[in-house]
Amino acid sequence: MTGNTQSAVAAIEVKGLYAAYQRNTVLENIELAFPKGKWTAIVGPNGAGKSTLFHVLTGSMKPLQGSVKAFDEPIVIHRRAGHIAYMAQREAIEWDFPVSVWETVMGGRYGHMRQDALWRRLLPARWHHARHSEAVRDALVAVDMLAYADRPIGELSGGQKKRVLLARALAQQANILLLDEPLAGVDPPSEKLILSVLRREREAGNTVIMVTHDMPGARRHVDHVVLINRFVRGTGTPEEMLSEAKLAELAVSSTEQTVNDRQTMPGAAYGPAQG
Ligand SMILES: Nc1ncnc2c1ncn2[C@@H]1O[C@H](COP(=O)(O)OP(=O)(O)OP(=O)(O)O)[C@@H](O)[C@H]1O
Repeated sequence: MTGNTQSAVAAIEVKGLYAAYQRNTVLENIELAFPKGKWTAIVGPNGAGKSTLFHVLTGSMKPLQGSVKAFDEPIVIHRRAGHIAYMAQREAIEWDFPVSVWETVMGGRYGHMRQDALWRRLLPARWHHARHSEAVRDALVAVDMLAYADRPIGELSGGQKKRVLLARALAQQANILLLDEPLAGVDPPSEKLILSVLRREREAGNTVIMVTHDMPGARRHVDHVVLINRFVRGTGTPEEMLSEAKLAELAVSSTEQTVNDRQTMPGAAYGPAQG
């Protein structure tokens, strides 16, 4: 873990960001710098705007106001170059769709395929450039799911679905991984495997940014923490941000939000530090 997490170059920098659904503003004046090559946890109660922040970062939602940069350039440049991979929550995928694990993970290559010669893109999948199949294979090996490559995605368990979503993000071979609750609802072996994959990504110099409700896991693994609930409520090391006092403040901010008809997170998820 790093002492001063702010000293690193920002992989993503957000300035003066506001985001809203119709007239309902859910993110206000967000100022954030996600350190390059570090592992950041975004923590906040249900409805805090964490997924909305990811929607803005991935370009699926236009902010009302504000700027977002990646590596000190407009983020759109890096999005188009495939440098930013996104793993959505499991619920965001249509699991009944009749596609295999392999085809789903190949979805992570579509951005890169745009750079291939047109004739390749027009031909059936077996004519695609070998580097796409290699990236898919490597990603499936990383999450220990190669044996399931031909399996329809509808036949997977919850933990296996998470692994496939992670593999799709890994197949993109991006510099920045945005992961929305990658550990939610997974069995302990899958959790261990996902954490080791994320550690490896960081060791390779990539930036990992994950939304999590798992405080003990965040304390143990990440370098940097962002507390969010409509506004940024704090940024710093896990020791500073995930202290009982800080989490109590965040819980109070979530109670304030409840008064404003917002859903809160179960208090247990903000339990005291362990160890
Ligand atoms: N498509 C939408 N239309 C209208 N309001 C939305 C939409 N998506 C989210 N919201 C609202 O925006 C607010 C922030 O939602 P968001 O999903 O970003 O929160 P979150 O922090 O990711 O929550 P959780 O931990 O429950 O996933 C919530 O009040 C939510 O009800």
